[in-house]
Amino acid sequence: MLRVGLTGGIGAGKSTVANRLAEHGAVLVDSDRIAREVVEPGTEGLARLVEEFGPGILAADGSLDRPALAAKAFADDESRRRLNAIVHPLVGARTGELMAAARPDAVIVHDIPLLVENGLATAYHLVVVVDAPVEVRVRRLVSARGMAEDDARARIRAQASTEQRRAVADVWLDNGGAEDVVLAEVDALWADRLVPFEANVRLRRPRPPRSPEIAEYDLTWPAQAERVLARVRAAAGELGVRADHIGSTAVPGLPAKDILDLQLTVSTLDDADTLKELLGDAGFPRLDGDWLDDAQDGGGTWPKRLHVGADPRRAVNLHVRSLETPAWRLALLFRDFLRANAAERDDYRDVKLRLAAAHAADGTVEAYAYEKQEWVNGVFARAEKWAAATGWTP
Ligand SMILES: CC(C)(COP(=O)(O)OP(=O)(O)OC[C@H]1O[C@@H](n2cnc3c(N)ncnc32)[C@H](O)[C@@H]1O)[C@@H](O)C(=O)NCCC(=O)NCCS
Ligand SMILES: Nc1ncnc2c1ncn2[C@@H]1O[C@H](COP(=O)(O)OP(=O)(O)OP(=O)(O)O)[C@@H](O)[C@H]1O
Repeated sequence: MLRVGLTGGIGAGKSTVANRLAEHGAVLVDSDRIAREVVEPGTEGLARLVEEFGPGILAADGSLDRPALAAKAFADDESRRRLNAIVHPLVGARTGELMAAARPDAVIVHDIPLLVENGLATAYHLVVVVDAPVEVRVRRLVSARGMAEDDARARIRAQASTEQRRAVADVWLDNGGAEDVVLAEVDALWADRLVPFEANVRLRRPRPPRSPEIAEYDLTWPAQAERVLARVRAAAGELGVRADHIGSTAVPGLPAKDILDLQLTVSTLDDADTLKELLGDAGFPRLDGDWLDDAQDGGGTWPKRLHVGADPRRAVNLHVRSLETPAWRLALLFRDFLRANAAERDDYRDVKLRLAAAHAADGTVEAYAYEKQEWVNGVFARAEKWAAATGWTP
């Protein structure tokens, strides 16, 4: 099962995108619809709204007078908070029921306007944001939906900003143009990403290996890592001591393979094993088997707790390590040493590029990794000196 959170400001085109995904076979869970169901006549939700806002919010037939409540809710923040406090828990409970009832191989698309406002990004394997410029949205709402312009603008003011949505977006769909354009992107998203992602999560299959090509440093890597880390922290719960972005993509200015290395810190390796299934469910299946231990002289082996992202479009290696082990500490030290010492970073860059070119012919990742490790071992001594001199702590 894959959980996709689909959000965007009012009128951006969520329903348009959601309907297309449903045509492909996604299971839709629609928050606006659920929000109507939980306040239908005879429900506890409607009774509580009347208690809170008075009988003036009821129409002559006893149903909720939506425009009357909207006028209160979007005119003042306090009224909206009181409304949300009643409706959102009811919507949340019903949403949970619907999700739990979906088939194990479902791609669930949750159309949820207030994903960002309610801080829910980490509940999904992937967050998709649909966006269009405010003026375009207002025009569509007024002309196609017959909404009053003041109402449209008041709701936009009551919602998250474009920047806040950008921070949680794994996929950004620009719906400022013709519908065909965004629908073509949705078709590709379904086929190339959501379908294989779902199968990878269900079958605990890591994403297929990618070529070890080195890419220029990407300024969006830290933000991408932060989004994935937030999911990892949420999945690990209390067993996670901390989670960090490590490896080459964590060093500004360093070219790297486009794979985010993340380190989840746990107190004990038993905790790491307890997390195996939780991380698998969250989209990070564990690779099984024994691995060479870089930190052991003579090359011992141990069951390395390495999880790999299941998203076919975002390569992630998630190392689960216990607190204060040599490998745990070195990962953080190496990153911070390279961040603080531009000359060392540039030296590392040269080594990487030279080795990549040398091995491009035979194309084996193993040989590349081995030779790079030689250099890395050499740099550790200098990093330790730096740590001692600066009082560095992980
Ligand atoms: C105020 C109400 C009665 C107005 O009903 P109306 O039929 O005019 O609008 P509808 O429910 O179809 O919502 C349309 C859009 O308004 C925006 N919106 C609705 N509620 C909110 C809110 N509390 N905060 C910000 N935006 C909101 C969303 O973009 C939504 O897609 C209704 O929106 C409501 O009960 N809102 C509270 C529940 C809620 O937060 N729903 C949103 C998703 S859970
Ligand atoms: N690319 C587009 N070009 C023109 N009109 C569009 C486009 N995308 C959506 N629309 C129209 O704009 C209106 C809003 O779109 P839609 O209902 O998909 O948005 P929404 O984000 O689901 O809105 P809400 O937040 O109210 O649920 C609809 O009338 C829709 O038909």
